[in-house]
Amino acid sequence: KAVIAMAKQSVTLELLSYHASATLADAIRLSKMPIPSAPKLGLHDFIFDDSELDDDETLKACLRMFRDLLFIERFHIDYVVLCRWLLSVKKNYRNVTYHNWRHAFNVAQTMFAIIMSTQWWKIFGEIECLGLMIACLCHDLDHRGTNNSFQIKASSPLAQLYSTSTMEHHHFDQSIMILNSEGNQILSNVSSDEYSRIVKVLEDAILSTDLAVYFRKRGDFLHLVENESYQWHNEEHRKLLRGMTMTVCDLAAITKPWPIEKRVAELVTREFFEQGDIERNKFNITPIDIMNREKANELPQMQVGFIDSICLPIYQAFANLSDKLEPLVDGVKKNRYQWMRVAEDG
Ligand SMILES: CCCOc1ccc(S(=O)(=O)N2CCN(C)CC2)cc1-c1nc(CC)cc(=O)[nH]1
Ligand SMILES: [Zn+2]
Repeated sequence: KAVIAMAKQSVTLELLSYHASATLADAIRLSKMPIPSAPKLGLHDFIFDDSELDDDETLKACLRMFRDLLFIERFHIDYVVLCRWLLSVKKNYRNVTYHNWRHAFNVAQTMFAIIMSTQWWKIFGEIECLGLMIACLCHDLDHRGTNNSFQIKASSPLAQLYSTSTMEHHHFDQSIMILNSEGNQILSNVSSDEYSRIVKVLEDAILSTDLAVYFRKRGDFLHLVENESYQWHNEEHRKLLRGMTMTVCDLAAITKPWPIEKRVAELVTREFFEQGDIERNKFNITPIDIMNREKANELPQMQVGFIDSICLPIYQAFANLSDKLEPLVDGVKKNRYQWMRVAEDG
């Protein structure tokens, strides 16, 4: 009986990954395209704006980041397999308002810009850099545009699988499913030791994007930075820095020039309200303020609260860690001023 159950399970996984995967034809088409340089694509800039790139160009940008981080040689990644993996990751983001492929792509670009400008690739090393870049691209895979508490309220299958960090566990699951799919195995040429180290970094990094985890870990990190008592050869300190860097990249829209932040905040708002509408109409409950359309006028003030309580402390700490990251906290402060103006004008 157990054997039959296992056979069924593996067939299901095969079917799942068959549909999840992009086609070989699309991968070959992408693999033949010329790839612009990082400066040409603006990939080193913290003010990077993806809206000027079409979907193919976002994939070329990912190929450029993997090339410039020297991942292809170091991990013997087959180039067509890398193209197919990128196409599959993009395919497994849903067409939701905010938590879509573009968000994941922007998070990965911010990680690239941070690692390169600070030279923190020297702290993390290649294994952890690869784990972080895969994590950024995969961290919101198959997001439904609803948050963890919604899964519980809807008693969605995901909530039955994972009671804490529900969505983040699902994003990690999806990441592994794609990494193990036929023709998508970008880690097929690394040793089993390196594979498990990369996957461990990947899991920690994706789970760190749950704001509840960020809140729990942030105090320890801020003390290390304040007392300058961090030791980057210490695995625990590096793990803390990796998780905090994931949050810094995940929320990086708050650091962008006002027109970009304004546009992204509009998408975040729309997705929140879409969830609120479902909660009100399907579950007959009053959504929390940020998801309640009837409280739209309070959002600018809420955004100021978001900046003060969640964003400024971590971006300030990062600017203290490396002066190359000053532009991030400067961007947050400029947007705080803009959100205050919107809040006053009403
Ligand atoms: C822009 C529409 C309003 O957006 C917000 C409103 C309130 C708060 S909050 O800090 O009070 N808080 C966060 C923790 N939740 C559990 C409870 C509510 C955060 C945001 C917000 N979140 C993100 C991350 C997705 C991005 C972004 O730009 N803004
Ligand atoms: Zn995210």
